[in-house]
Amino acid sequence: MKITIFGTGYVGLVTGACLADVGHEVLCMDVDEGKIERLKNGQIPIYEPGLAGIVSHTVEAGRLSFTTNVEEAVAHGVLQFIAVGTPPDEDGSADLQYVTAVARSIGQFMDGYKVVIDKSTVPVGTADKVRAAVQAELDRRGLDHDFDVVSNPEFLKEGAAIQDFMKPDRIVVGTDSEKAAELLQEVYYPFNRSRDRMVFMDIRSAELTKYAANAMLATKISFMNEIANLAERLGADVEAVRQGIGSDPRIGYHFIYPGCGYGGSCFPKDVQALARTASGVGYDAKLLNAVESVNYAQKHVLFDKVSHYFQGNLDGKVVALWGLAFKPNTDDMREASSRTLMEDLWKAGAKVQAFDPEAMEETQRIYGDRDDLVLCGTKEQALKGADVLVICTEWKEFRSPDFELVASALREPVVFDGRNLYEPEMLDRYDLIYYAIGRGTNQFSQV
Ligand SMILES: NC(=O)c1ccc[n+]([C@@H]2O[C@H](COP(=O)([O-])OP(=O)(O)OC[C@H]3O[C@@H](n4cnc5c(N)ncnc54)[C@H](O)[C@@H]3O)[C@@H](O)[C@H]2O)c1
Ligand SMILES: O=c1ccn([C@@H]2O[C@H](COP(=O)(O)OP(=O)(O)O[C@H]3O[C@H](CO)[C@@H](O)[C@H](O)[C@H]3O)[C@@H](O)[C@H]2O)c(=O)[nH]1
Repeated sequence: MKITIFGTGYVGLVTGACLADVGHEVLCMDVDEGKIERLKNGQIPIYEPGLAGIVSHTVEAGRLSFTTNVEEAVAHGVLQFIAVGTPPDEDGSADLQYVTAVARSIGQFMDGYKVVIDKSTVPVGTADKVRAAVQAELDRRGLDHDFDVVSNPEFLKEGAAIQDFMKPDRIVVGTDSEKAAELLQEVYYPFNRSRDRMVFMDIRSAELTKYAANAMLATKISFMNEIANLAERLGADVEAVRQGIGSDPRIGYHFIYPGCGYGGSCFPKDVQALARTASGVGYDAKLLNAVESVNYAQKHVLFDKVSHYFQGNLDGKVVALWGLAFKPNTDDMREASSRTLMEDLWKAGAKVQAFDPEAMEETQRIYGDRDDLVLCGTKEQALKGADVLVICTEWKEFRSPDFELVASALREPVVFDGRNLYEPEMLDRYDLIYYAIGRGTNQFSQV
């Protein structure tokens, strides 16, 4: 089937590549000329495991192509996927300007039936706005083409995006059109063969389903972080508690890892946006607001621990930092906990020597050259001349470091672990002092 995708970010590019992989003819359109130029030259603008291979072989096979030409994009597919950004507005609500811009473009150039499919995460009621924007352009042109608007939210996780798209837990489709439903069933058939993963519903429920899923996951994390903070003050070990509660299938082991807060382009913005949606309809979403404020505080917890260790005097201290990306297997730094930590440290006069397996370029792009940030080529280099080590991201290569080297390279033998990667005895053997999250016998969680 001929498919157009607007937006070549994490969602647009992964969707385009995976749909082309199973045989569809996909044209991806983006307004960012530099990005399209790079894609045309075979360069992938983001780090996502497995993506480069699929893009290159589908481009070679002629099933995936890229353009900045809106008219060509609208003409190409009967299915028009919108996968552009919906960043937070000043008040935290979702900014829909990119979504409505695409809707207007579709109305401006469509020459027959189209299904406009919203894959971006958008507040309830957006499909009505998309429909109105398309219709307004058709009215302006004096045309009466038939079209449907569908909500088809995306649930992929960065770092595992290909796997998530190829083997989805569910494919949510919100539609009031049988014709659109049949077309979506056909598009997703290759991903739906082993069992029926498609969940059809009305459009508003589909839009809310996406926010509910992210808000539920963020709630689990903030809940565990709250338990971790309590455990520190009560002399309990949150890792034991995690295993103790996870074994109950009603709770489960997923998404109950405590840490230095959740980041990324989705949880922070979607929890906020849902809370703003709630207040827009006169409902005070107390739980959502609490999830957000627990996370805000949690992102400062590592700094508090380091500052407490140095008795509030961080001026001139050098902190080795392992992990910059908001999670492993991505170079994405959006809302990363490492950013809160670095900014807190800089304000206190400390210097950071950082290493991340993938996010160095992105860090350089965000912060530029500054005297208090040194980007190091390896995790070992980051330790040289540093006072202490802090870990923000649970990359695999940080799981079994050479502790002897860590102990000898640091001026003070202290490790602050924001992801609870180690068992305390492992570090004890090397006389390393270990501060983790929610594990320990004092309120600053020295294990
Ligand atoms: N990143 C994720 O893991 C993820 C997962 C599920 C859902 N989502 C949601 O999907 C949406 C897209 O997220 P993303 O992370 O892929 O965003 P992104 O910022 O990585 O990419 C968005 C792309 O859209 C392009 N764009 C903007 N206006 C355009 C227009 N008028 N026409 C064509 N292209 C245009 C931008 O240039 C950019 O390349 C958001 O609503 C997000 O919340 C993201
Ligand atoms: O037990 C856990 C699990 C995750 N995190 C943190 O939560 C954040 C988000 O992680 P994850 O959900 O794995 O990454 P995302 O790529 O942001 O994916 C989320 O956001 C996407 C965009 O909406 C959705 O599509 C996905 O289903 C949803 O998991 C990261 O900072 C993680 O470190 C924890 O602190 N503890």
